[in-house]
Amino acid sequence: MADAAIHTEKITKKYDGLTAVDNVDITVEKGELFGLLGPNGAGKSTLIGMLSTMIRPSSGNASVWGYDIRSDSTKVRKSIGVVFQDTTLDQKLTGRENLDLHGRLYGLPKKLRHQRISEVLELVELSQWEDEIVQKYSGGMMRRLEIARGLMHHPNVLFMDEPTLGLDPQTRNHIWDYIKDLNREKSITIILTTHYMEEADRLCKRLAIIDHGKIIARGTPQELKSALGGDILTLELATTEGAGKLTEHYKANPSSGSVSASDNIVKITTADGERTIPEVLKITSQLDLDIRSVSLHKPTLDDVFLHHTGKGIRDAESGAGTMKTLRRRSRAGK
Ligand SMILES: Nc1ncnc2c1ncn2[C@@H]1O[C@H](COP(=O)(O)OP(=O)(O)OP(=O)(O)O)[C@@H](O)[C@H]1O
Repeated sequence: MADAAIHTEKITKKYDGLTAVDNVDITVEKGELFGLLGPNGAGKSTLIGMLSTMIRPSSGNASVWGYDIRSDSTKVRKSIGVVFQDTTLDQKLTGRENLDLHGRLYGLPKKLRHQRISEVLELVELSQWEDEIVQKYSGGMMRRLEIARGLMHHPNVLFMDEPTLGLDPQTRNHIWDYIKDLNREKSITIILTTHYMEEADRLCKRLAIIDHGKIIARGTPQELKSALGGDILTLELATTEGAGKLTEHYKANPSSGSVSASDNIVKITTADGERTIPEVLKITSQLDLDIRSVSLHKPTLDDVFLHHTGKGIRDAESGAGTMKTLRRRSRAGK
């Protein structure tokens, strides 16, 4: 595993009575774009915090770029860049001044600092705003400046914690392009956390799905979705009781497809969705159940999450009302 960009063995972080990260084993190869997908409070930031040497693990081991996160933390820090979830830019400084400050903290000599500032600003297309104070930047420009800052000291590994949180869809697409280019053209290994399924699906070569501090599934997005084995038929019933009856029927007849339910919504995974629709409608009629709507789709990563946890990512989030989550939601205007 010495060749891996990141390797963890049973890494764990406990806070008083809560296990935020629970015996996690992951390996990320050099050059990969790897995602940690999970709802708010799942333990993603804590895992990244430990790998970037900012949070001390309670137990377990990890190495980043071949260096042990405990005994070689200085070398780990020199090998990585971090783009934090909450902005840490100085709003009163210009873009260039923010980058200069970061370069000084990393001990980059003046000439190299100036050269790198110009390079990274160009990379994120902010050269023409370099002398503007950050307060005047849009949310997307700030995020791009944070990415530029994370790249100042030529890291081998870039950690990005929720890189597009709170950004509008157009800006999000723009940031995705930068992330893909950094990975492909600059060969930077990227580990990003996200609770946006589409982001994980579109960007990540491989991902691990995390819930309550544990990895519950891992693989390429395609492998994870294909493992569900077919199309997803979603039925909205008039009542939760009706959903329960239909679920019981399918559980008693597993050959007809696997089933999961949340409130009045029932999802049936089946090899041939088109043929299943009339069969299901016949069953609901026999059971005297009212159907409000029926839809058919290919599996998404949310279906994968639902399959492994019994709940959707958004349902999981509504139960994770940490102060951090609430603060962030109000900042994002949600
Ligand atoms: N310093 C801390 N003290 C106590 N509990 C903490 C601390 N930091 C995180 N936690 C708890 O650990 C759990 C995992 O939090 P973490 O921030 O790692 O999750 P996350 O998946 O990154 O979610 P988010 O997207 O909201 O940051 C949560 O229940 C959180 O409340």
